[in-house]
Amino acid sequence: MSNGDSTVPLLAARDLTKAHGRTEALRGASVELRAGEILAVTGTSGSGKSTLLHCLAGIVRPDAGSVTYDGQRLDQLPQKRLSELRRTDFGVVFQFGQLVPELTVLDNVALPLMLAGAARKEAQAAAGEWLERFGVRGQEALRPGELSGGQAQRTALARALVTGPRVVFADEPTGALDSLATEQVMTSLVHTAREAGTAVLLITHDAQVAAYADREVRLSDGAVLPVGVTA
Ligand SMILES: Nc1ncnc2c1ncn2[C@@H]1O[C@H](COP(=O)(O)OP(=O)(O)OP(=O)(O)O)[C@@H](O)[C@H]1O
Repeated sequence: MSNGDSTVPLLAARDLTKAHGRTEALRGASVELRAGEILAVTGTSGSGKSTLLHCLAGIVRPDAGSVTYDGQRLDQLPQKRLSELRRTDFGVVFQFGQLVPELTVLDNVALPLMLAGAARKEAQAAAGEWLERFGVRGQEALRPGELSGGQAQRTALARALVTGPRVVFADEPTGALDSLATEQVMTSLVHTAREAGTAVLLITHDAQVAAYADREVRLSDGAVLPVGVTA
């Protein structure tokens, strides 16, 4: 099923609740992401941002509420279909890129394509193009440990986008970077996502980063605050 109507959300969470033990991380959170939209989710530490991202990306199942992606209930999909859909439609980037330390930069980016069945040469060629788009040139043969923080995050973004996902989930992708590297990473991400028509759900506590988004929603105590309320 495809979702060409930009007024219908591509991804929607309704009334999500999720507890970690006795901590209620989400208490009725609702949020919508439209195709191609860049949405920032902000909020203080512990407000439930990462838990919301994990529920939306199908990494964890909510205790109650629904997650609808492209017309289907993500929270009710059997695990195998969910894993497959995550591989084809979603890309994820975390605060510390989480690249595979033993692989070269090129192979880190080629890996998702090879896991999807592409031949190594083909995957590496595509990976090289994505690294170039993200301005990581001449570093292909290095290991992640030899990169700067900004280069590592741009490599992680290339890896998240190489399969052509419809949604990229980025959890504090610049959280470990200084302000110049943050600007470079965000500029690359926004430019590339716009070009590819990829929607981005961006978690951040940094106003400099949120300013790159089309829209911002703010979480407080596990729920999204109404527009205009800043608690
Ligand atoms: N795996 C877990 N086990 C126990 N408690 C957890 C777990 N994950 C999150 N929590 C708790 O749930 C609440 C929400 O956490 P979450 O990480 O979603 O918030 P956050 O807004 O992303 O915070 P931060 O900005 O500090 O990363 C917090 O009180 C946190 O301590």
